[in-house]
Amino acid sequence: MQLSMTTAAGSGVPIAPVREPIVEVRNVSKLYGNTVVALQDIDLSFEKGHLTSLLGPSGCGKTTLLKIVAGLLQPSSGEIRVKGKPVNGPGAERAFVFQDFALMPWASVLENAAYGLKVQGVAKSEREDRARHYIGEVGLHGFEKKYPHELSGGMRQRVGLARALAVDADILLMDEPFSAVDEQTRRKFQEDLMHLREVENKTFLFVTHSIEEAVYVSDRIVLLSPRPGRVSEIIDPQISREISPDDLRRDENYLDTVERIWTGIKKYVE
Ligand SMILES: Nc1ncnc2c1ncn2[C@@H]1O[C@H](COP(=O)(O)OP(=O)(O)OP(=O)(O)O)[C@@H](O)[C@H]1O
Repeated sequence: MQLSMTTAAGSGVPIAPVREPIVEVRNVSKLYGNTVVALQDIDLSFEKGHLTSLLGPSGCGKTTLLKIVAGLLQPSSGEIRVKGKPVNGPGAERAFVFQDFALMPWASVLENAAYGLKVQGVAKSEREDRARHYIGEVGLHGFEKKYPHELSGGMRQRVGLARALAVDADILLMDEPFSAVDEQTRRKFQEDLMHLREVENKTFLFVTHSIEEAVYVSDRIVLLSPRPGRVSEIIDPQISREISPDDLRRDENYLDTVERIWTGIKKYVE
């Protein structure tokens, strides 16, 4: 069923309305010092259970926006609402998956995955049970006793994701989660992520540099313009999840969407 359409500010691009916003970014601007305007007047809503990608040229403020939503950075003006309530710092309903995985090298996979629960004061046996469950969900069953240095980059990333899932946050904030792994691992992880979104009903906000990746995994793509970062376009790719990765590369709709986004970004990088 087609939803009634609205238009993204200034872009003339039709977008579907957000039905149940779990995160709202209201009129957010961010200055670093007195001169660097990283973000200006950002208004966005993120729908529960959806995966939204933030895409745009280097330095447009993607990470800044993600960290503001996480509560790791304060906006200079504007506010963030989570489930309708204003937030000023980190909260249990949001988990940030760091680009460098932020694993403790001296701790096992199990201890790393259970770390967030330990911080929350969850008893050892319960936190280990929950961590084991999510280690299995991210495909690392059997690796519980290994240490980070014994794992590949992709596997370490999965431990970071298991940690975020274990604390049962509704909202997962991921900063370029696939940047440090090879193409094959990346593809597999993208598929796993989409599967997790289905079964766990989590909301994902996701920073990426890859247009193809954004089109493949996202319900919605927010395109930011270069500094000062503003929302330049919002795109809802209508890509069938049933399609195999090989067919996807030839799918007309997929190729048109990639091209359209590239056209939007090209003017900033030329
Ligand atoms: N702590 C800081 N102090 C001053 N300027 C900063 C700081 N952090 C980021 N910036 C600047 O703010 C702008 C936005 O940075 P941010 O890292 O959010 O962009 P990005 O889109 O995530 O970049 P990239 O794609 O390269 O990772 C950039 O111009 C950056 O140089």
